[in-house]
Amino acid sequence: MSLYCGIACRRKSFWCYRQLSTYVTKTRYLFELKEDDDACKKAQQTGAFYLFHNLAPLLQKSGHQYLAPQHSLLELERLLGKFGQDSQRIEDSVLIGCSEQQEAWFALDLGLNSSSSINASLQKPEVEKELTGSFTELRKALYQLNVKDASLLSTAQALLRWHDTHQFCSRSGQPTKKNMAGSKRVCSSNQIIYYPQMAPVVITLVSDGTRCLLARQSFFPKGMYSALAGFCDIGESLEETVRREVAEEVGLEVERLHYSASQHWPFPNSSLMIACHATVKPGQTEIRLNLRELEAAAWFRHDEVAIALRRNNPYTQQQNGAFPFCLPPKFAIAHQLIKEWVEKPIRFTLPV
Ligand SMILES: NC(=O)C1=CN([C@@H]2O[C@H](COP(=O)(O)OP(=O)(O)OC[C@H]3O[C@@H](n4cnc5c(N)ncnc54)[C@H](OP(=O)(O)O)[C@@H]3O)[C@@H](O)[C@H]2O)C=CC1
Ligand SMILES: [Mg+2]
Repeated sequence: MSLYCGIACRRKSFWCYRQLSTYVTKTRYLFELKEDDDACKKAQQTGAFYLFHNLAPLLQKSGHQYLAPQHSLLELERLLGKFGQDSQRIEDSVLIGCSEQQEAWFALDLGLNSSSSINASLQKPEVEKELTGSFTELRKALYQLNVKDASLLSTAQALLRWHDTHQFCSRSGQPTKKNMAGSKRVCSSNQIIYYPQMAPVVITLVSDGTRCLLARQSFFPKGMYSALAGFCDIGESLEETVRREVAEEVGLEVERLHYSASQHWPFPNSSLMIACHATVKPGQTEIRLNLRELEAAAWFRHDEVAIALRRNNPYTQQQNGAFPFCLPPKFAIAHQLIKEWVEKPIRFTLPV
């Protein structure tokens, strides 16, 4: 990492990158690509593209892992040409990041209807054959990707989905047009700007001092339990959402809470998961389950949770037909929250 000089000078519309840290340089470069359509188009020339089909990323299997292949602009133009498509479609791509060497990364969906090109979407099997990969549901593939690809593809899917569902202005009903990077859409008739949105969700690991409370919804893999999660209602603070969700779902009142970490989560739309630890009042631990929200909830001892964290093959049926108690996969913030509880005592700071 180079020295940070503290002088962020602007030359014309460009930042002077000399002597800034790699991170700052990268961040300023991405900022410029979002602001300047010409710079973004230029970045596509040397950039790398991740391909999707109806929001499923193109992946290649390598042993037990999935790899997300990148394609150059030239390869993409060749592919589109081969399937009788014009390269105008590339304007649907969205900027999702860049390397430390400032190679910009884009995502493009070949299956969704294009807003830039009149051509029909590309047929999945033909494209898969041509690219020697398969368009795989992200939810299924997420845990067999490395952390960098999982995070990049989650961002890409969320952004592609947002553009697909925000093609018209909710005020005028007229089409909206994306900027080159895909960081916003503008209504052609009234210039209203729409920015991609995330819904805030709190995820709380409730503890009574020695045990933690985990719950499951009916659609979870069999045997899997997780921390309590819930969308923030409009007007609520984080603390109010934690208090309401725990009361709604398991009928308990939390006493103190401690912020842990956050994570972007692309399913089912796009959420900002805000993870917290909380405690209940001593002696007030009787669960009153809300069956409209949860299938089951229970208190788990420290040693039970520690064993489940170490389990190598979760979600697999045992010989007696039962599914072992297991926890969300490593990439999910719920897993990190539970791991944190197992590994170190939590400092509780904020009264709710
Ligand atoms: N990354 C992680 O580790 C984890 C992530 N999660 C994520 O957290 C999210 C919330 O958890 P969940 O327990 O389901 O939430 P809630 O307990 O809030 O219940 C979900 C219900 O709330 C309603 N709802 C209210 N606001 C919204 C909104 N903005 N978007 C969608 N539905 C809303 C919906 O009801 P209706 O359908 O009746 O309208 C929905 O079915 C989920 O999307 C889940 O994927 C959960 C656990 C772990
Ligand atoms: Mg919930």
